[in-house]
Amino acid sequence: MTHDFPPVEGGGSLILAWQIRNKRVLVVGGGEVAAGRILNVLNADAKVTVVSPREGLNPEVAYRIEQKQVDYHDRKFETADLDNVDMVLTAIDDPEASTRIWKLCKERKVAANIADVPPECDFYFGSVHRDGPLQIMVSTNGNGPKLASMVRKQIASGLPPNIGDAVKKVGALRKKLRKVAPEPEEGPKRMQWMSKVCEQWSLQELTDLSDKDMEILLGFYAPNEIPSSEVVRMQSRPDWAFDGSFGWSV
Ligand SMILES: C[C@@]1(CC(=O)O)C2=NC(=C\c3[nH]c(c(CCC(=O)O)c3CC(=O)O)Cc3[nH]c(c(CC(=O)O)c3CCC(=O)O)/C=C3\N/C(=C\2)[C@@H](CCC(=O)O)[C@]3(C)CC(=O)O)/[C@H]1CCC(=O)O
Ligand SMILES: NC(=O)c1ccc[n+]([C@@H]2O[C@H](COP(=O)([O-])OP(=O)(O)OC[C@H]3O[C@@H](n4cnc5c(N)ncnc54)[C@H](O)[C@@H]3O)[C@@H](O)[C@H]2O)c1
Repeated sequence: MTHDFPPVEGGGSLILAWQIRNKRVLVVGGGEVAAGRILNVLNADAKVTVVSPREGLNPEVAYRIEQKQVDYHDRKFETADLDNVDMVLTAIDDPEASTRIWKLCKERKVAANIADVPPECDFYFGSVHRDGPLQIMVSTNGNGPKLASMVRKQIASGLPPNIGDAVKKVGALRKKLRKVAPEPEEGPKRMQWMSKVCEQWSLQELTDLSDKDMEILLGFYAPNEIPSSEVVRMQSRPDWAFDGSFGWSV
């Protein structure tokens, strides 16, 4: 039987957006690598505990402790540190301790990343570009971390400068749309209308959406129409200087 389903291409990672907000992450170690890990999980709103002797602390880690951005224990790792944690990240210069912590994590079924020991990682970090709600992660699956960083920079340099703001506005519009049309049976219409707005409006037009513009735009949801941004602005800002180029697109 012939078909054109995508072929399976094993050997990759499952790239997900882990919702670690308000969950507890244990970071063992306080060097440069730990500093990067800490920032990654703080950016995802996790609650972070750092365990590391004070004398080995990197200035950035010391700063986060001093600012109370993380909880801190001035000592080496102890088994009880694993109580009630959702994720463990180690970045220590002691391979034996690393492997011991990894084994304890596996006994307890806690997800862990052991820096420097890829086989002892439930997940790898990747090179991440961030612009507001937009995150782009590049992984080379352990082949070349430096290359991951270079690819990430190249991708970022080709992005429109306002893409993060456009994503933010679309997020706000989708939230309002769900209030206008909350019923589950509206799902297909809601999704189709939202997709068309994203396709037919430019990133700049999306970025420029005000709350009032969104209200007017949402008025076109019931009749299932996609007005041009000029039409919306004419209604929401009557004093707006119109350049004469408006039109309808449905
Ligand atoms: C992406 C990034 C994210 C982050 O760490 O946040 C990250 N490493 C970064 C940088 C980096 N790391 C290293 C160098 C030196 C140059 C080089 O080796 O290339 C540079 C370059 C630099 O510092 O610029 C050394 C290194 N890394 C690993 C080992 C162990 C090994 O390979 O055995 C060794 C020692 C090798 C040795 O001893 O020779 C292992 C891992 N590093 C990963 C992620 C995971 C795979 C990601 C992937 O394959 O895509 C994985 C498997 C596990 C993990 O760490 O989760 C971050 C870039 C952030 C950014 O700048 O955007
Ligand atoms: N992305 C990566 O995977 C990557 C990149 C570069 C380096 N590394 C490796 O990651 C590890 C950490 O790198 P670094 O530059 O941050 O090292 P570092 O030497 O600057 O820091 C190690 C830290 O671990 C602390 N520490 C040591 N034993 C401890 C224990 N038992 N409990 C708690 N804290 C302990 C030290 O006090 C220090 O703060 C090294 O093994 C390094 O080779 C990994």
